Amino acid sequence: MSLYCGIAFRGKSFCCYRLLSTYVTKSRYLFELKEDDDTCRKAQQTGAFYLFHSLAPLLQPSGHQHLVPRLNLLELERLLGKFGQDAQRIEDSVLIGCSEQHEAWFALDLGLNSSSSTYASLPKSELETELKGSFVELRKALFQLNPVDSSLLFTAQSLLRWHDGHQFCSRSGQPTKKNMAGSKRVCSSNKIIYYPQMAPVVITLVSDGTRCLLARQHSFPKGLYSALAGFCDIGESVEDAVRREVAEEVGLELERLQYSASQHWPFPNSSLMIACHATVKPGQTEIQVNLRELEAAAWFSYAEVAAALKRKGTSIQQQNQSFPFLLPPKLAIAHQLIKEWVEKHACSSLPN
Ligand SMILES: NC(=O)C1=CN([C@@H]2O[C@H](COP(=O)(O)OP(=O)(O)OC[C@H]3O[C@@H](n4cnc5c(N)ncnc54)[C@H](O)[C@@H]3O)[C@@H](O)[C@H]2O)C=CC1
Ligand SMILES: [Mg+2]
Repeated sequence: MSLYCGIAFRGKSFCCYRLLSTYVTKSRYLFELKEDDDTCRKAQQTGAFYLFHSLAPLLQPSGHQHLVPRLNLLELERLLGKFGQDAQRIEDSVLIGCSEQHEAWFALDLGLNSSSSTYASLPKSELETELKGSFVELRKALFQLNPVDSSLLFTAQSLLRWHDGHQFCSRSGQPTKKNMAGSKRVCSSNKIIYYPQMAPVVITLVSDGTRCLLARQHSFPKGLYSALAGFCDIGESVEDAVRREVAEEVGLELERLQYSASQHWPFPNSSLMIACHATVKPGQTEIQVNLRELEAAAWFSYAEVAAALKRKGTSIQQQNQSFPFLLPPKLAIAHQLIKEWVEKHACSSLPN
């Protein structure tokens, strides 16, 4: 889909007509849906709805994968009707994206009670029977979701959680009301606007040139090692946060820092993960683990990390290596950082 649009260059009075790309028209349409309640309400007529129950998405198992079912408006109205609720409840849904053909996608949680809505939580097992699926904890479904579905469900869960936790104004104590898209909430008494937020988190793969540093927290699944991560403090730049976190957690000083990529991560609350590669100062590689934050940290060789990357599954039970360990799932940006490091190392060790 594309459209022609007049664009004024640098305030000059002439217009230049050009074809807008599909991506641009989609972005503008999403902006419109967030800004205009009527447009958003209209988009629900032809939209698709992803269902959640107490923040767990509805999934249907299919072999080793999970499928993510969607309902259209009519199907959703019928479902609500069966459980004695009217279509008004659909106004609790939040906009999570749209297709290139401008089919809007929404998420609705049928297990959460909303202060602004009189609707009670619907019974989980009866819903599951009716919908021929299960509401699965998102963390548990991580390994069975494709990247597109997981990204959409991450957004949906984060937005639903944010609305659930921001039903009252922190200044007046009065209820807040969401707009149709769910891109903001407004206090009914003082008109303060609240927008969904993400906490910035830095995640760093530290290398000494030949090895990389991986660590585990007490809360990690057995055998799992990952890159160092930490929340940015107020007032810090990304560079400051990376240097501080590495010093705090493993007692090392960094020499070089390079940004790699970023990712939205919904667990346990919405974070913006900012991923970097870093190297330590030469000869300064002695780790001093901060046991209040980490259970263990160690240097791992290229061969060890490359072997761990090839390992499949989520359990180390069957492994018989001298130091078996697991790496984060493919969807996690930590996995991407580790993979990049292995690939770079493999290239640099090739004979000329
Ligand atoms: N997607 C990925 O690849 C990965 C994501 N992560 C995520 O990164 C996040 C941060 O990593 P940690 O090592 O736990 O952080 P951390 O090293 O900053 O330690 C967590 C502690 O920081 C404090 N803290 C400061 N600001 C906070 C905030 N806004 N929210 C919660 N706690 C705050 C709390 O005392 C908390 O116990 C985790 O939530 C984790 O889920 C971690 C590793 C990999
Ligand atoms: Mg940490």
